[in-house]
Amino acid sequence: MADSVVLNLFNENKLVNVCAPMVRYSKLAFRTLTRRYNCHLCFTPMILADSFICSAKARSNEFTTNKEDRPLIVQFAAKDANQFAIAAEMVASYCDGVDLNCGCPQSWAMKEGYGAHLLDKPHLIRDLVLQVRNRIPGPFTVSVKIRIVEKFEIFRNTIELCRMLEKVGISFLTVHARTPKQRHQPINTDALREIKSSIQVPLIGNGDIKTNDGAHNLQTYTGCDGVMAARGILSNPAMFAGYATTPFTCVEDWIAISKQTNVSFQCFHHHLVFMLEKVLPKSKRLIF
Ligand SMILES: Cc1cc2nc3c(=O)[nH]c(=O)nc-3n(C[C@H](O)[C@H](O)[C@H](O)COP(=O)(O)O)c2cc1C
Repeated sequence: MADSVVLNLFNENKLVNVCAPMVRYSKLAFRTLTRRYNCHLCFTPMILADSFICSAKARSNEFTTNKEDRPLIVQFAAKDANQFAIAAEMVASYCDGVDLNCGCPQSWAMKEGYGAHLLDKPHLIRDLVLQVRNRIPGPFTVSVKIRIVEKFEIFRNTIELCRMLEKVGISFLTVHARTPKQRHQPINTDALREIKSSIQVPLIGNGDIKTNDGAHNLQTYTGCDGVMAARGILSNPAMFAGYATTPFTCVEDWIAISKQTNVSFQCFHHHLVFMLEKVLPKSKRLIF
């Protein structure tokens, strides 16, 4: 069996830099930009597995890629094992793995049984992972992104879940170190540390990483194998290359990539607003 490009990243890099799944934002053009600035692995935005398999329109709206867009993980929201596996089979030749979203705390997702709602149904997460693993062999990866389980015994419950996921064959695990109810509280680095020492598969830590130094500090404390950034990389897509704020070359790159990949004006502008957040003075930002 060929080696997994994704798992090789963890062998080849002391710390794997990851662009988070971000609805509306972690699309092809933005992934292309972050890869130029030392981002090793990119996730697509979360895609609803059921609409993806039923609708050609959903597929063309939600998933665009090209040959250079690798290594790539496609993230799905799913609650039915067969649908998750079919969606995974449909994207398998265009990416390196699929990820199951078990962390989205938004009310629509919780109501519909997606995202963090699954944290209360570990047996269902198990079935979802197993179905993909049984139908698509390695080196294709199957991974899960969770938040910390919200129970009285936070550590015991989260660690039991992580161990179960490892047993059923996940390739790596991402943990956003907050519970589903937490929004702006500091991340729970002790939980990350405890998880890391309890599992063998690579662990990607997530939450509040805004700089390369922040990423390395998190690794030093927790021992995590990768770091995932969402808001930090939106406001500075060059953060993993060591820049404290968005450098001018990165803005130029964004303009050129947007032209080449037919980005909508709204998406083009949104990203510029994020990137220039800390670069432009407030008066200019308001005009912009
Ligand atoms: C605009 C935006 C969109 C997001 N979309 C997703 C998503 O599609 N899937 C997911 O698992 N998490 C999503 N998240 C959560 C992030 O991946 C990440 O877990 C969270 O923002 C914490 O990381 P940060 O502190 O680096 O922002 C999103 C976050 C933001 C800000």
